[in-house]
Amino acid sequence: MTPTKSSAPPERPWTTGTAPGSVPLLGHTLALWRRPLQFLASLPAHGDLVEVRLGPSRAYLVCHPELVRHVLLNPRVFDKGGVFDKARQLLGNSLSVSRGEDHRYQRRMIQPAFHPPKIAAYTAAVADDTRAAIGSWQPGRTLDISDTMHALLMRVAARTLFSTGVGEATIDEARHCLRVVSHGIYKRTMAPLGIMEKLPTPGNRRYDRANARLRQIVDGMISDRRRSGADHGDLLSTLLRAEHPETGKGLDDGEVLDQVVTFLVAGSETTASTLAFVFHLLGTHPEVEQRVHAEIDAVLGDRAPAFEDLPSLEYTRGVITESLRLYPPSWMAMRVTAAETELGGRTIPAGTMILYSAQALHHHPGLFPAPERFDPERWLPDRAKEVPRGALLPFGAGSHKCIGDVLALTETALIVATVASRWRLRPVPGTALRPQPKATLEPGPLPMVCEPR
Ligand code: HEM
Repeated sequence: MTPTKSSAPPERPWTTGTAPGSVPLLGHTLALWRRPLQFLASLPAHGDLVEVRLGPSRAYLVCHPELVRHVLLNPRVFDKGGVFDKARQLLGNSLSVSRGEDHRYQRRMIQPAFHPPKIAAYTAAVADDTRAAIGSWQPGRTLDISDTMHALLMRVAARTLFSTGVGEATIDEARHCLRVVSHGIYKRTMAPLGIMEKLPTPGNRRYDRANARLRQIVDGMISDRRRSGADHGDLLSTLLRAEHPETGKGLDDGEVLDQVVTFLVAGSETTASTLAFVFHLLGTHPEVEQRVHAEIDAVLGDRAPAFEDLPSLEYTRGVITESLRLYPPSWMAMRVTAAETELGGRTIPAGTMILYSAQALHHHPGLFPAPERFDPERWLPDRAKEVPRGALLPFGAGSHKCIGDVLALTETALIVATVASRWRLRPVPGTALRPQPKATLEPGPLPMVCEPR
């Protein structure tokens, strides 16, 4: 069979290698399971394309930014199979797991909810919710910034994307259910055999209950909106009004529900974790924190931040980018080859798992000098020019690139500016950051003490 010609495979003398430490039968499965972040970050030292054994199967981690771009820009060859096939059974055929024509249609239909004027319109609610959240903080009080940001982001998603009138208690309940569901989806998609999740264990029953309750809450939001017939111009209205360009058919309630749950899973934990990492980094780097405060004070004075202020907060945005580099919430993703193809000078058979990892790229000393150093100045215009194309990849690339990237960056900058203009957050002494790679990279509990500025 001739290898499938995908668009312009980059040509140069690529280096390929095999990850060390394969053990009989399991290959590298244990290393990837037990210490995924360290394992992934160690692999670029072995080549631009590194073979990894997952039990009896061969997979490849793409370690060079140009090869990663090639994979992500050729979705017909490097398709969403493998874990995405399993996720489709849990999330329905929604945007993040659909493929081919179906994906193109969904993306066209949903994109308008993320156009810049929409994002600008969402920001008033983000600022309001943030002010309301920090309004109850007390000097000297300790709060878990991870948990606080998760609660805030769930409220923000409910108000902006779904303009829902459901009460605080229901939003909080939905947040708890979402955590259980998101962890459950991750475990179920990663489990090699698919047997454990079917047993009536307490964990599986908890997942089933949380999933049913989350869907019941979202179902209620959809019925309310259908009944009222109001167009809020948000994501929910976009979904309810969508029509297939050829068949004219809209989405039924089950399909809308799958999309809403997908957006909650994909959008709220990632952004909340980013914020928690940023506040931790600011709290542990007083010199950076001072520059952020100085910039925010100079741009805002006594005003509350608004969408229009964000372009002026250049250093603060550098802090956020640097946090996304060090702790990319989407730490690993995969594709499966739909046909035999060439990659990095190798012939790869159809059905091979191809991994790409922001964690591996972002910690590669050949791409980022002193990669473990928190250095927001990397992102000031002069130095940012030196970063190789495609080396920073927190939101992916190509047709599956994060649809919420601008929204996430806007929300993050606005929330950082709103909090930092009033409060300084000090890490409780002895707290160590231990990022936990799950469905997204999570910071774990981060107790911090509130000090008024
Ligand atoms: C800091 C926050 C975020 C990060 C780091 C992030 C990261 C990513 C990445 C890396 C992908 C591509 C995955 C792949 O290549 O397989 C992705 C896709 C996606 N993201 Fe995000 N995301 C964030 C926030 C959001 C938000 C706020 C939303 C929506 C409200 C969202 C919705 C989605 C969806 C629906 C997809 C699938 C897109 C498609 O396949 O067409 N994300 N995200």
